[in-house]
Amino acid sequence: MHDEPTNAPAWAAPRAMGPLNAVVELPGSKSLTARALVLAATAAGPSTLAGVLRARDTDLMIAALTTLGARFEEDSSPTRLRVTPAPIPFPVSRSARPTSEATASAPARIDCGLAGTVMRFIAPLAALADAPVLLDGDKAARSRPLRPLLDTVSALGARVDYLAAPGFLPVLITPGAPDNAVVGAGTGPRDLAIDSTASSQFLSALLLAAPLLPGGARITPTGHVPSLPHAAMTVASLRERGVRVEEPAAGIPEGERTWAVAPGRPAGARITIEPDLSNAGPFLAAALVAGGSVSVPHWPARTTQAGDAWRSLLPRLGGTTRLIRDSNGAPALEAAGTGELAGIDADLSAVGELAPTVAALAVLASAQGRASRLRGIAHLRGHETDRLTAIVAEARRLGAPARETADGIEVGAMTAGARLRPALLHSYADHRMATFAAIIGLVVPGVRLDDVACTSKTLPGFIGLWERMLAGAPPAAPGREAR
Ligand SMILES: O=C(O)C1=C[C@@H](OP(=O)(O)O)[C@@H](O)[C@H](O)C1
Ligand SMILES: C=C(OP(=O)(O)O)C(=O)O
Repeated sequence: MHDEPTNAPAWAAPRAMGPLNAVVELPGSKSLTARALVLAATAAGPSTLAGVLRARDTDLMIAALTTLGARFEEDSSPTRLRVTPAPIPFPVSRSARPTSEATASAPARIDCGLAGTVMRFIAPLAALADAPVLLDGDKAARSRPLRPLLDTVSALGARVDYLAAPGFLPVLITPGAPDNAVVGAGTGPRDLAIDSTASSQFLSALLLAAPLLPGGARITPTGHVPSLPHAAMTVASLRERGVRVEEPAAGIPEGERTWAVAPGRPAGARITIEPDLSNAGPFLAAALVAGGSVSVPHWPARTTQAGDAWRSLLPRLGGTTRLIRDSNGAPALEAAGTGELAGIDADLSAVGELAPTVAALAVLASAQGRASRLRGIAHLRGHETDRLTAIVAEARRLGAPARETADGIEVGAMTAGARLRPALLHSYADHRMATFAAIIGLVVPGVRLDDVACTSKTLPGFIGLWERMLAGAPPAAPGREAR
């Protein structure tokens, strides 16, 4: 269940040999796929999902939901799935049960890997199972925050036993007795208060489970919710499947905002998942760093994805962006640049998962004499790794004057004539720290990365896509079928 560091040789990040002119077609959004899988698995009827991301995080989600009793079948391609929902209570006593007598009382086990979406979205669902569920994950997953969510899971009537450190994986969730259980309890909506300051995924997890509670739920985060577009994405995904959700009215202060979800299983649906706009970031950023242009087809006209913010962020970093029609007539986002970068002062609270890519551009801007400040991202300390510490450590390894602040990082301007130096960078098992290194390696000679394989968390085809972008070859279409 625990990934150990690989012994694979370091990856030499390829240099850009000149301005780029590339079209990069990306597979489906991790976040939209996670929601689509959960909602299909808990729906009232079957669903068909197209454009599904097949990566470590989403395959772990499929495995987790299979343990809960849903069925996933590939339909002509790995990215098209037919989903048969699970009965509720989730029949984990029948699925994934041990066969030997010695382990006959062992709980069903769910491997969360390093996926925040799996550990958070599955935890409240485990309270709706017919038997105990043990959640565990990678070593690094064992320090990702979970406690506020699991306190709410116990408030729902389940028993929560921490098997190592309190508040962290591994954890055993034992659903309440039928007369006290989530499934059979009360008729009115459950009032659930939760401290969501560490992750928006706590709120999203409760929103996804809420329609399965007999009276629905009213969920009130007690503080700031970072990555708010991700909560909006969850609400939009629920509504798309007929679930009634009331969002807090504009102007209500943080801590008093309530999301109300009506009871009733989501409808089965045919869904096509948008490409992953967060993963588009490093490719679009490459155009700013190497010069030239990179475009990402199938950019949605309207979306709840945090990555849509590239349209406004990249111009602040020295590039340009525009929505175009590509040669196939598909809408695309094109980013262009000259290699000249601007420093940025930005509050990235709403789009924290974009921060490592912004930070890579900030490090390169530092070598051009420009300083940057990224704010509002204290919650990145609980991501795949402590990203603030990781970014600062790797920036300094390259020779850039970076430091952590209470809620972000600052990268000072390097003195005129100073250059970033060759370095073996560390990924910390974090896919976005791996792409941080790849971006910098486009123009800094001798950048190597200890573990590029961790990009498989959300983009297993990363190396091929990156190399094809640099070669200017026509795009491969990993996981995007005709739409
Ligand atoms: O719900 C989601 O799909 C996500 C929410 C965000 O988490 P945080 O709120 O923990 O930043 C984001 O950073 C993560 O990559 C995906
Ligand atoms: C924070 C991230 O992932 P997770 O869904 O594991 O929280 C991320 O992908 O940047």
